[in-house]
Amino acid sequence: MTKPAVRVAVTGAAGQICYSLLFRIANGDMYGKDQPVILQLLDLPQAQAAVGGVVMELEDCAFPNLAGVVITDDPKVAFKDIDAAVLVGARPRSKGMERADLLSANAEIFKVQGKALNEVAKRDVKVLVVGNPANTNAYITAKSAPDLPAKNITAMLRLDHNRALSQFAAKAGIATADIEKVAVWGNHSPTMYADYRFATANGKPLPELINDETWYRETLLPKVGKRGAAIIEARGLSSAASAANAAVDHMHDWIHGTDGKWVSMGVASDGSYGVPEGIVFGVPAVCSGGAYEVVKGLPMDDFSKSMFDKTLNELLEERDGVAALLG
Ligand SMILES: NC(=O)C1=CN([C@@H]2O[C@H](COP(=O)(O)OP(=O)(O)OC[C@H]3O[C@@H](n4cnc5c(N)ncnc54)[C@H](O)[C@@H]3O)[C@@H](O)[C@H]2O)C=CC1
Ligand SMILES: O=C([O-])CC(=O)C(=O)O
Repeated sequence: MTKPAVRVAVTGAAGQICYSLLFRIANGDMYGKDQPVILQLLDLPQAQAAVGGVVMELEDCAFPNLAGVVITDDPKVAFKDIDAAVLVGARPRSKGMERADLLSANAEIFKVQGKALNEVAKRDVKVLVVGNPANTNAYITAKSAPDLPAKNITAMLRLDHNRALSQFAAKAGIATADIEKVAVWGNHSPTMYADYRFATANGKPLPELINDETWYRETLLPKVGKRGAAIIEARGLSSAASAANAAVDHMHDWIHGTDGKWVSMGVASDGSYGVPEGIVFGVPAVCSGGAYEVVKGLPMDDFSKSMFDKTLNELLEERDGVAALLG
């Protein structure tokens, strides 16, 4: 028997990330091949015709599990009764900008959308914020949706996680699937901290396998931190297909579980690791039964503490920068 359809809202539907993301969701990569999905697509009034074109292409794929599509410029229509939302719609940065420079341009969007989620989404909706600066936009969304559990509003650190996995695998001459227990802490920004201290590859400690701490500190960390800027430099546009892929990975794992494996997610802090409650911070997490658990009690050494504090301080500054908007 066919399952009842789930409703997934996606914002920024006419944009470049969605040109990949919508097709992945409709193909079953997020919820599974046996799960019908209704897409509820939000974009600005001036982008409605372009969304219509994307929907024509979705139709032309004849996806067996695409059970319906809603197109709207009204967040309350897009978020009505949804099971999940991927909030992509926001301005991307261009060459020379940092993601935090987008705060003033994008913060208001997430206040409005948080309020709409609060009013009309299912109470157990799973929300992933992709639009930059993703952590602080997720913080704004959660603060604007006080009736929804803050733990259900997350930010995307998975692209950083996947970028780190690829670089570690290439350096060690192994497959990404061989690696477990990488953690990306903090902000989706150049300050993020891709921590390999606990990582293993086929049961062996990854730092021992790589055996090059200088490479880790001086090449890997800046490379992953500045990867978004390198892509903008090369493509003239920010990453899109890899961002869509990371969004699918994040939601897929949250919905279906990770079999005990660690993934990195930006989640509202419960105060662990000394991160003030509510700050949306990248942490290692394990998912099962449609929920995630933060991996707790990991020790910090001097280097990791300094990396951790740097990215936390940046997020505290971003939080202070949006206090007036939320006040
Ligand atoms: N968290 C992450 O790892 C990543 C985040 N991003 C961010 O994702 C965002 C989207 O990137 P792209 O798709 O490349 O941008 P894009 O400019 O191609 O598309 C953005 C879309 O959002 C729409 N939009 C703007 N305001 C909106 C609103 N209030 N409601 C609904 N839709 C709205 C625009 O009309 C446009 O169609 C950017 O902020 C970008 O920086 C990009 C890559 C990775
Ligand atoms: O760098 C950007 O502006 C887009 C992004 O977040 C990424 O590629 O990580």
